[in-house]
Amino acid sequence: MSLSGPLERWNFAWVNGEPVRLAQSFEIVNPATGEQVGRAPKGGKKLTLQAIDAASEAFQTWGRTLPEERARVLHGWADRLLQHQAELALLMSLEQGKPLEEAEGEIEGSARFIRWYAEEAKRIYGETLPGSRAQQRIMVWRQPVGVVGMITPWNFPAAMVARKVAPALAAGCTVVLKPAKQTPLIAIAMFAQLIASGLPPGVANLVTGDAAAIGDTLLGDRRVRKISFTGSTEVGKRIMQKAADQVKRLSLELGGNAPVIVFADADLDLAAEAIVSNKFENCGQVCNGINVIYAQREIQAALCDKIAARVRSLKVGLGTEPGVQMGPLIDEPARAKVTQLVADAKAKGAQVITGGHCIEGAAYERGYFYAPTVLAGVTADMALTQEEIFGPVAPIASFDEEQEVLDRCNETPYGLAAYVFTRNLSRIYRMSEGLEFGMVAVNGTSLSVPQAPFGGIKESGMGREGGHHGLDEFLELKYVSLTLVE
Ligand SMILES: NC(=O)c1ccc[n+]([C@@H]2O[C@H](COP(=O)([O-])OP(=O)(O)OC[C@H]3O[C@@H](n4cnc5c(N)ncnc54)[C@H](O)[C@@H]3O)[C@@H](O)[C@H]2O)c1
Ligand SMILES: N[C@@H](CC=O)C(=O)O
Repeated sequence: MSLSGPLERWNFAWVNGEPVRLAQSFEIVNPATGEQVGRAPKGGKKLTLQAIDAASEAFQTWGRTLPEERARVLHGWADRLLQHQAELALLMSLEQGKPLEEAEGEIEGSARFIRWYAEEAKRIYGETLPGSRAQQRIMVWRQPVGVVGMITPWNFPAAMVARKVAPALAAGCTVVLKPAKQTPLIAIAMFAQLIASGLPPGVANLVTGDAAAIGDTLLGDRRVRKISFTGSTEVGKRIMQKAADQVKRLSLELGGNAPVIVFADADLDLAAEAIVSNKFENCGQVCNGINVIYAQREIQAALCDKIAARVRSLKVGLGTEPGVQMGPLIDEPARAKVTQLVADAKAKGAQVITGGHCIEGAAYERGYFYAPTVLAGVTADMALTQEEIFGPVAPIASFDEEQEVLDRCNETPYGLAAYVFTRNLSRIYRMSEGLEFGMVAVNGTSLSVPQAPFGGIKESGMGREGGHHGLDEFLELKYVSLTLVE
């Protein structure tokens, strides 16, 4: 497949069903090579207002389309994403750096979310409640929120688009989406497939450029009734403050600090396999990715050996090369942060079991590569236990008692995901009930499926994506009290 074709094509925004090119554009760089892979329009307030105008106009009709029609368009979108899976995966790998296999899986997963919501569009049911007077009838309706502003991150640049746009369109909302500056191309290409599926003009719009100007325009416009944001807790908090001015509805999918707790009775091979696959997916840049591994003291050494053996065998390189299992970090600030966190841990006594350094050399000359790393002897005073690492570093700490580890895990202000490995059923319940996180996985580490409510509590955000809960994020309740008259 030609690499130049798919890359240079996607250099526009989408407004009212049309591609929009601007005089000014910004560069998108392959994090594995430092080479430019494309350009996207440098839009701001004007472009965003045009997109809101289009979305607002389109809502007047899309909000009243039959659910079957919305489902037809969404199924068409999923079909087209799968027809173009290889091309889209290549585009994603080139602008984001992840291995092709992961990128292909992300396109497939996006299609699964879209199909699930295509079907859920048909199940937007209301309620009839008993009245309080003989003549009273009470109905509860669920109606689309309206125009939704969406802001997505770079780490899952296709899945995050699908997980927001599909339920919004299923609910009858219209959207203005801003992808991350590092990864706009895959979003632009996905919108091309959505629009080609017969979506009426203006229902889905996409703008790129100045994040603050676009965000502030979405937040300041009363026609935008909701903001759905996925990204860092820092930016999420700023959006929440600004949304207060108009009491806009919010969904915030923010950062995490996921612990995995491995008890002495666990299947250690199963745990090691699942931990490595979670921790090193997408070079450790996963919101629900494991941050710290808590191993019960008597099995700590054995678990560390099993994890390190698997980590040493990971093949690192350009995501587009066959067999590569881990690509680069997204940019130099991300690599500098990982370097600094590892240096801090080493200075405070952590032992480097494997990795612990940037990868240099001809093949990696201009990419942001960091070696897959395992650290042992990790303690609570090390910054990487408190902060979201977002990189390929697996820190192992030890614990003695169940209550002690539960308290340590709950100390974090984050609350997205937690993982537990044990065979003891009573302990499974105690831990699942006690962990202050929005999601708990037991004896496994994968969480993201269309039918389940993905999301966090505390400073990891509010609202859910996935499941019928994810559809409710785009619906308002209306209570209608009807009094019968003669
Ligand atoms: N909870 C979840 O489901 C989930 C999923 C994926 C990623 N994340 C989190 O996302 C973070 C990584 O993504 P990131 O680095 O792209 O996050 P980020 O907060 O830097 O950026 C996210 C988005 O916000 C935009 N943005 C930045 N400043 C803005 C502003 N002032 N106004 C409006 N928009 C603005 C960015 O351009 C981007 O589109 C991690 O913390 C990760 O845990 C969470
Ligand atoms: N792992 C999550 C995304 C978080 O970064 C997912 O698969 O949805």
